[in-house]
Amino acid sequence: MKSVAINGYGTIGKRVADAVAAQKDMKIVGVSKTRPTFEARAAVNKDYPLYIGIPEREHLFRESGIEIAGTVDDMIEEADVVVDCTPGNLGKANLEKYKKAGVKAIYQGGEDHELTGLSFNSFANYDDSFGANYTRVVSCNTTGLTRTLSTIDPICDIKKVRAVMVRRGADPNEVKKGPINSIVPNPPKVPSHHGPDVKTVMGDIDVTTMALLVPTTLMHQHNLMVEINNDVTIDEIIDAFEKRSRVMLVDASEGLGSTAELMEFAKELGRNRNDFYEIPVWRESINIVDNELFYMQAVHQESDVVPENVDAIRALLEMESDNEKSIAKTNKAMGIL
Ligand SMILES: NC(=O)C1=CN([C@@H]2O[C@H](COP(=O)(O)OP(=O)(O)OC[C@H]3O[C@@H](n4cnc5c(N)ncnc54)[C@H](O)[C@@H]3O)[C@@H](O)[C@H]2O)C=CC1
Ligand SMILES: O=C(OP(=O)(O)O)[C@H](O)COP(=O)(O)O
Repeated sequence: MKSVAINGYGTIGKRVADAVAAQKDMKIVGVSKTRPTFEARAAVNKDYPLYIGIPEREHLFRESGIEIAGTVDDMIEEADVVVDCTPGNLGKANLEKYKKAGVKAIYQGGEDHELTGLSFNSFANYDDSFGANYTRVVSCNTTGLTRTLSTIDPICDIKKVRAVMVRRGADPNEVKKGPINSIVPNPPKVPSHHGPDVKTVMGDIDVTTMALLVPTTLMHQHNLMVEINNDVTIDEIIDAFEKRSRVMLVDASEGLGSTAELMEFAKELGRNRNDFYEIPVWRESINIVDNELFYMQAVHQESDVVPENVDAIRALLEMESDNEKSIAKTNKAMGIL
């Protein structure tokens, strides 16, 4: 049984904690918060030992009556691996801590690839992180692109990929973020970070991305154009998506023609927090015109990277050498078909 600590119990951290707790071969030894929020209280109610990220704030937790087990420095002493889910760009300072404590660590997509020199996707490059000390699960959008591109890659001789990504403006709880009434090229230059990021896990694939922010919080949405050198049929693409776990074909004709309806459908799946771990691909959108494959997909940004984090733990700690076996264990424990 391996010991896992979660540094940063926010949108991603609280989900990774629950996913880890659901596995048979790993357990949570601590989660960290910087403020005594409802999430801190929820962690204690779940019996996750709670540690504080900013020791000077200990009195705030005491005044709120929220029991703490110690500081983040104490927490990482207890762990075989830390999953760092702090906001982007804290990674460098945290890495010094992890190195000093001799503990392995997994970062999220808000950090640059250069921090670890290694990025992770369960399907595309699990082996690269096997036994490594530090890796980084690529961002939610990059995970979405990699999930579907790595599915079609074995049957398509891909010449180049172009993708336009419509990014949600903020997460549902981010009251201070926008846009509220605008469409924002984000970034207003090409490529966005997503294309280069796919290359960190899929090697020399030719992929270029553009991205914009829109006033919605539910999901991101992607539009992919994949030039291919060989003859592949639409049925073969559909068959590949149907066989791949963590990708789900959905039908607009069944009332799933928008991100709003997809998130309503997620409630029917009966998962923790109504999360949608799979990448839904609209079946009707799949088309091939003049050796160019087109498809549209969506990404539930709060949850798609969660199963990847669990697999990354098994890779770093050499708990399972076969990525498919880790994926199957993670999926089973999380209720992913
Ligand atoms: N929210 C999303 O849609 C996704 C986020 N990511 C990435 O995951 C990482 C975390 O993002 P979120 O969970 O959205 O952030 P968040 O803001 O929801 O949560 C971050 C957590 O870290 C804690 N924290 C802040 N400073 C800290 C410190 N010095 N020490 C310890 N804890 C500290 C905060 O209290 C909070 O609980 C980022 O790298 C982000 O880019 C990746 C995929 C999707
Ligand atoms: O990993 C994410 O997006 P990204 O793949 O566009 O970087 C998350 O949705 C967080 O993005 P944010 O930096 O807009 O909060």
